[in-house]
Amino acid sequence: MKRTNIINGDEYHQIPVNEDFYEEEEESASSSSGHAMGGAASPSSSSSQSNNNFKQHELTKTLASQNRYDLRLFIRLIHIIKLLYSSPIIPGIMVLFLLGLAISQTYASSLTGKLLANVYTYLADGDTHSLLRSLLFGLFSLTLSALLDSTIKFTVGIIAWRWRKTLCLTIQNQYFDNNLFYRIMAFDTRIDNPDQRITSDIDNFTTLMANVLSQMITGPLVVGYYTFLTWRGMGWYAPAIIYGFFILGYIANKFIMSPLVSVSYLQDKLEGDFRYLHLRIRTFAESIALQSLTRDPTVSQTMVEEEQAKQQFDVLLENKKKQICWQYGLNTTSDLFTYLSPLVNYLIIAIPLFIGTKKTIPFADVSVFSYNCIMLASGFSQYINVTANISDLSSYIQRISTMLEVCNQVKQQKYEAQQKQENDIVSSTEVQKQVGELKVEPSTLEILLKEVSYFTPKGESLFKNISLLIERGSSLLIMGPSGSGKSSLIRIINGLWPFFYGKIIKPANEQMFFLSQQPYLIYGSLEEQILYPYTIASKRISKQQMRELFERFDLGYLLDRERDIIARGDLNDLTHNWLNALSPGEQQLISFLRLLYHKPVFALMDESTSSIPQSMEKRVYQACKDQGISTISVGHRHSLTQYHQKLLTLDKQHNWKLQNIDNSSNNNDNNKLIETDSNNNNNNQQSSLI
Ligand SMILES: Nc1ncnc2c1ncn2[C@@H]1O[C@H](COP(=O)(O)OP(=O)(O)OP(=O)(O)O)[C@@H](O)[C@H]1O
Repeated sequence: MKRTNIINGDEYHQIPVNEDFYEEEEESASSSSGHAMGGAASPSSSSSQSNNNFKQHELTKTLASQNRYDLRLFIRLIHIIKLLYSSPIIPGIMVLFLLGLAISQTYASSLTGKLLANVYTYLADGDTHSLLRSLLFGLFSLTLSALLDSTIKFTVGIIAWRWRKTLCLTIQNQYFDNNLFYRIMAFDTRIDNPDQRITSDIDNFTTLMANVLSQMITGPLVVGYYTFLTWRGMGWYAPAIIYGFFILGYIANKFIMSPLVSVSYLQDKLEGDFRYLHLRIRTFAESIALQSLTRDPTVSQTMVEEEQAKQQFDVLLENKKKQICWQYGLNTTSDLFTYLSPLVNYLIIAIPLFIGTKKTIPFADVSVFSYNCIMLASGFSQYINVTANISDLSSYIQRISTMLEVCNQVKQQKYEAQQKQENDIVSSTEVQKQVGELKVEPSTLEILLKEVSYFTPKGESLFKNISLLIERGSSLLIMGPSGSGKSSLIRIINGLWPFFYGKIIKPANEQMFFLSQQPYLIYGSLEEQILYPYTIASKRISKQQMRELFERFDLGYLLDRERDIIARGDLNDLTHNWLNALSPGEQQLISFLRLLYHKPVFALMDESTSSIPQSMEKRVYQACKDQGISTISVGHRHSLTQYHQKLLTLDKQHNWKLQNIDNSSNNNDNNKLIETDSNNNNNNQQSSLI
């Protein structure tokens, strides 16, 4: 965290912001297409994301220089391996098992070498009896090799499965801990497409890594064993030449690997961005289709989304082309060394003839020597293949490591901020003024804001010195023009945004409930919608209770619909599509039923009645009142004033005004407003009273 000046010349001149925010702003703009939320999905942020998606040419250079085949990559790999072996017994046993299989396979393959030598000799001698015996022996050794080979592949699959489980759960645990996913998506700019990292990147990484591990285990065994055999059969020069040949191959590959790692890393990111663009089209299919209907058919222009998809796909294809070219270079060097190795082998076998130490080499020796050389070369080829895999692997290592690192850092930042708050509060009342303190007091049944000044995540000041007390049984309406900061205040109160100074005291979390304009419906039955954020594993609602609840807002027909779905056995509809199958008004009413079921002391509602008619709005607020739920509402409708006792008005000039609403008149238009408190920016008057 660094502290950045955001307002000149007053006491709020510093606010903690993400250190990398400004430095990475340009990059983040392009890379943040995966940040679905962008501060509770602000429309402005999403449009800037899409515009910036196409600046990826410049981004290529930045990312290419950041992600290379170097020591940092190696350190990151070690860190991931430590995680994979955090509970080492089972994975350790599996690696030992793999080692045992690799030793057995090396031994079985050496039997095949002997078999070949014998078969050549018996064929030359015409010894059919011995030949038959050798063939039977071959049947045994080759079957054993085949079985060992498939068992190795099976073990590799299981190791990959276990690693995926460990890594995915580790990241997911952090990601869901304390709403970290929100902080990463809303305020942090370093992680593009976190969903892709958790789902496909981890899967690809663990599968590839397990294969590399198997090659790394079998490679040294084969190399060690056949080094010994070639040395014994032909002398020191034979393994030395093969070693030199493959070291040359490794160096050639290394030169191509480094740029390929960067290109592959970028490719994964671009694939994620492209997929995200299509995901947005899926999510907003109806709005996009409706907008496209309004276009003038005489103006020939492709759809904006199509145009964006094309542009993004162009960038992706261009990088893919680069990746294919570098891959071609890498494959060429790998294949050259693999294909040339038999020639090198025969050259090695023929060296005694060239230097005159031998006149002939017996046929059986040739077959044994060449088999041993080929096996030694194949041991090295495994390393060369590993280097080819490492380019893909490195890209996944970078993506998974950044995810782990950012999760840790964001978590740590929160922890440090908390620590700092505690220390500051104890050490100095002066500092206390400059640090936001969000205190959950389980014993309290009121929400208190004391001289709260708050900001956007970008550090823009919204309002200063707001003081408020909302007691149990009272209610507050927050009004003001769009973008003035109403929702932001709700985010500050519920703790999603830490960008404030002053003091907020609120009751325990279970006493507070939040309703947004776009309700969140989970995959699940209607009962599960109501129980959310609890599950049916912890609570159940009887059928009669459900009926009574739904009838409160005339929604009983939804229960009938669900019954029909169950009767049809169409479980798929039941489990996943309530969000698409309900109108926005129905969705908002369901979230109110959820609220009534949970009966918190306070309900924070952000335009949560915007899609329901005023007559129903009245019933909803009456139901809250009957249940003793105090409402803090954000809204634009004047009709809302009649359901609240206090009105906080915010304006674009950052002035705020707190008024009591006198609802004694029956006529809603005649509600009197009595000002109790305000902050006018022009005279910078500060609130004095709660
Ligand atoms: N994640 C974010 N990062 C930076 N700025 C943001 C973010 N979210 C909101 N803002 C900005 O903060 C300001 C206040 O936004 P807020 O959502 O609180 O407005 P609002 O009064 O609730 O508007 P509306 O009535 O349209 O919902 C706006 O200028 C908005 O652009």
